[in-house]
Amino acid sequence: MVSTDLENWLPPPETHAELDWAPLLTLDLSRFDKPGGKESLAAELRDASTSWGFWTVINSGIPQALVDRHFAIANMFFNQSTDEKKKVIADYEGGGSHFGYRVPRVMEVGDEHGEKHKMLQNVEGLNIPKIPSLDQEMTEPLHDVIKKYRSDIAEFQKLCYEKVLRRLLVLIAIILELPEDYFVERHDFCAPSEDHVRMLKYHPRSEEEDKKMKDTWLRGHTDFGSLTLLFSQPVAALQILAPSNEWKWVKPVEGGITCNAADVMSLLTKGYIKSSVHRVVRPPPDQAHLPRISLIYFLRPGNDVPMIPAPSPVLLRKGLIGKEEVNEEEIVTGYEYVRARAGYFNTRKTLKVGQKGQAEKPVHKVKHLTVQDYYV
Ligand SMILES: O=C(O)CCC(=O)C(=O)O
Ligand SMILES: [Fe+2]
Repeated sequence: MVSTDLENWLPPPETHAELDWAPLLTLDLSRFDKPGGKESLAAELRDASTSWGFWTVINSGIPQALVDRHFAIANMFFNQSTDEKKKVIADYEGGGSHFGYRVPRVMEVGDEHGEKHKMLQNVEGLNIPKIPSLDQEMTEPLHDVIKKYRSDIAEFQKLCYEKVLRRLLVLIAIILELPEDYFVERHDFCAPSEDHVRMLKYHPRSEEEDKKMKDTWLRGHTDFGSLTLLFSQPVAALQILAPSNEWKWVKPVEGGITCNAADVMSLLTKGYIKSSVHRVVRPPPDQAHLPRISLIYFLRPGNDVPMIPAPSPVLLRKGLIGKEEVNEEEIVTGYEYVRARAGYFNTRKTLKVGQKGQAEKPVHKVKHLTVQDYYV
């Protein structure tokens, strides 16, 4: 059921700037169900997922009108008063829910002269939990406007899973010579997990302000879950740290989805599938005055899924896994891992942006697992 009283969201024009674009693979998912389609797509995805960790998907089968509605819902949500938005807040400090409004926080940057600049982030966010069934009572509180569009959001989430994520999980299993449903079973759409849709709105800043913050809108990081879908929109600002250690821009692809592998997928494959560092920076001059809305689906492992590497013949041949015994008491679950990682990342009082080429890599522990945070 599609609700109709939503103001249209008009995407701004694309940039004319010639930027150093990342040469990302384009994966045509309309081939998935054709004879030999999965196998040939998996062969294409192997290099992209193990070197860049980023690729683009086209022809997913998710209706563009439904995607556009979600940009419109995001726009409508962020246009509300701060009081309204703060009615449901993502709680990273306490043990509460990570879903709700993400209030901008203070960022701190040191310049070349050792001077520190503090500034409020120019991004606000909303995390909307997975809605696997409309019949089911939700345990998580929702903002009124989100409740209103709940059926659209549920339909969108299900399509993100069915049309894109489930297929990517099959392709990654094929790459690893595992049974095709190996990762699908560990990411059951109907089972409890920390999956969510995230909407972000970045507000343009003056050139001077941006300069103080080294043009950083969102510091370099890896995502915490398994796979991330970033629905393409025209304002260029997302950058990936390339295998060559250089920042490359992600080119918007009309109707496309930029996908990336995240930390859990890397953990389950002992680093074979790459969770790449990415960041958001001030857009090129012809777009720097525009607000930027992001629409993202974060796929996370089922809450009870053990965070242990997959018994893949590929990983075995590469010497990435051996025949090590697993100590049951030491096993970290998907929920424990993702919660610890997200909590740690989101409760920093300040977000430091390091000098060029100098990344800080703090490490923390979840039971026996060493978890690498990353910021640059
Ligand atoms: O806004 C974007 O394009 C990327 C946001 C992002 O990387 C994140 O929320 O993890
Ligand atoms: Fe991210």
